[in-house]
Amino acid sequence: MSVPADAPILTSDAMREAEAACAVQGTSLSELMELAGAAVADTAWRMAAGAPILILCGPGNNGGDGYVAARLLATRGAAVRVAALSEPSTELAKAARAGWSGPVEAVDGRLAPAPLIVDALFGVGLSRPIADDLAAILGHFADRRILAVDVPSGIDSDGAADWMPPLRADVTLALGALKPAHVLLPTAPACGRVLLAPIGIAANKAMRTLPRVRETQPEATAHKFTRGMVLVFAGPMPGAAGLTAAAALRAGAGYVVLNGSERAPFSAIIAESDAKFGERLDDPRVGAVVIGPGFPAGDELLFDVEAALDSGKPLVLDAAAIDAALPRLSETPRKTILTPHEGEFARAFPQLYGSKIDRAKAAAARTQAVVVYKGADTVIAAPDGRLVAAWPGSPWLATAGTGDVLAGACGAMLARGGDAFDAAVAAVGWHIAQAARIGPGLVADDLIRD
Ligand SMILES: NC(=O)C1=CN([C@@H]2O[C@H](COP(=O)(O)OP(=O)(O)OC[C@H]3O[C@@H](n4cnc5c(N)ncnc54)[C@H](OP(=O)(O)O)[C@@H]3O)[C@@H](O)[C@H]2O)[C@H](O)CC1
Ligand SMILES: [K+]
Repeated sequence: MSVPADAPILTSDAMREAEAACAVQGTSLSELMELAGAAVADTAWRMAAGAPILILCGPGNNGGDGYVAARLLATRGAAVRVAALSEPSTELAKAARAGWSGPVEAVDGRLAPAPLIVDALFGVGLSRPIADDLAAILGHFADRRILAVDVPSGIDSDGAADWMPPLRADVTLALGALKPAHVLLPTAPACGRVLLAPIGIAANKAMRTLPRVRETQPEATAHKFTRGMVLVFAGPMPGAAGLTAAAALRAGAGYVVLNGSERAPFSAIIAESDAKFGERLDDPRVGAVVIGPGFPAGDELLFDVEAALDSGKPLVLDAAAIDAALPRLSETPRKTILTPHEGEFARAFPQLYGSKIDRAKAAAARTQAVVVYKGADTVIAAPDGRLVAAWPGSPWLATAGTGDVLAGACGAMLARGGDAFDAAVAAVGWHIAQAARIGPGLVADDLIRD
């Protein structure tokens, strides 16, 4: 499972707008379909490696892409067959169907499979789950290599409904842009390896996949305070805040203070068990404050969160600190990153609906904070509508303490100055890259060790 880095993600509505803009600029929809069909044909050609191909075509333009690909594959000499659910229903698909001169079989229980199945039944136009009888027929092809055109047929491309496709794809060829379903659970794993065919659409990149992580070297003139000073507030479970502080240091902060704890995992961390948090907040060198790791849910840290908010410092709020800060967050916009996991998000924003992307964007707009909505399909949303989806992340991160590490990395990136959204994206990228480096058997402590 993989997706291209830094690739645009568009909802079905945004996709139609992008198509319309193309038409205005002189590229007709039939030209777009020809480009889409050619990209499908190329990918199928490579996947089939000379073996026979069966293309399943639906009634709409997803099916149209399938007919175009069939024509181009036949011209290249591929052994290609076409089967259709019904007659095409759009003008574009009718024209594409007319260009295919071979036979069209029916999609029914008698349809013989082929080593490679191209799924061009439904794309972004699917409006309801696939009927059970069609799902049963498609189920017979599940052991073949599957290339899905745009999305595996049967999924809601916007990722709001959790319909699963009868055929899981080995490869999904996204057309023009990725769609939310390619990067959100539960559908993302059913897309297999996602490739992107640009087909000439000028896709807005406000929503995109995680960019490649770039190693940034400190400036030649750097000293510890210019690299950013992070203040971590330790709760009743100081081990968690210790991980946070160590992660801040490992992710590049020049100086880290762990307030409220006697012990820190690295001797370079200043652990202050007796110093007052409020006084430390007044330290002008503090570039970011992390609060929340190691606090159970409850009111216990309300007073300290209030003090952190009053300080006007850039903040990373995790776990219980999110609930404590919520009523005041949008009052005075400041650089703030919230890092809720699924349960914490549901507790803080129970009224939001739609896909995980929709909900993260709404939470960011409501709080005027950057929201890192954690999970295997982490999404990072900014109040201004920017969004990065971090699928597929690393499954090794599904273990205790990794959230505390991420909060520390967010603190380090935020303390450098600059944009809070960019800081959160860099922190998530760092977290995933560390996990990829360690791999099997990862425990959270490994993320902060050399
Ligand atoms: N993005 C681009 O620039 C291009 C994309 N292209 C391809 O076009 C599809 C989207 O095509 P569209 O025609 O809008 O929709 P679909 O082909 O996905 O499907 C619509 C038809 O399917 C019927 N439908 C919907 N749900 C079901 C269902 N559960 N069971 C049966 N039939 C269903 C729907 O009928 P209605 O009854 O809902 O009216 C339509 O007949 C995109 O994904 C790309 O593959 C083009 O190549 C151009 C460039
Ligand atoms: K499809």
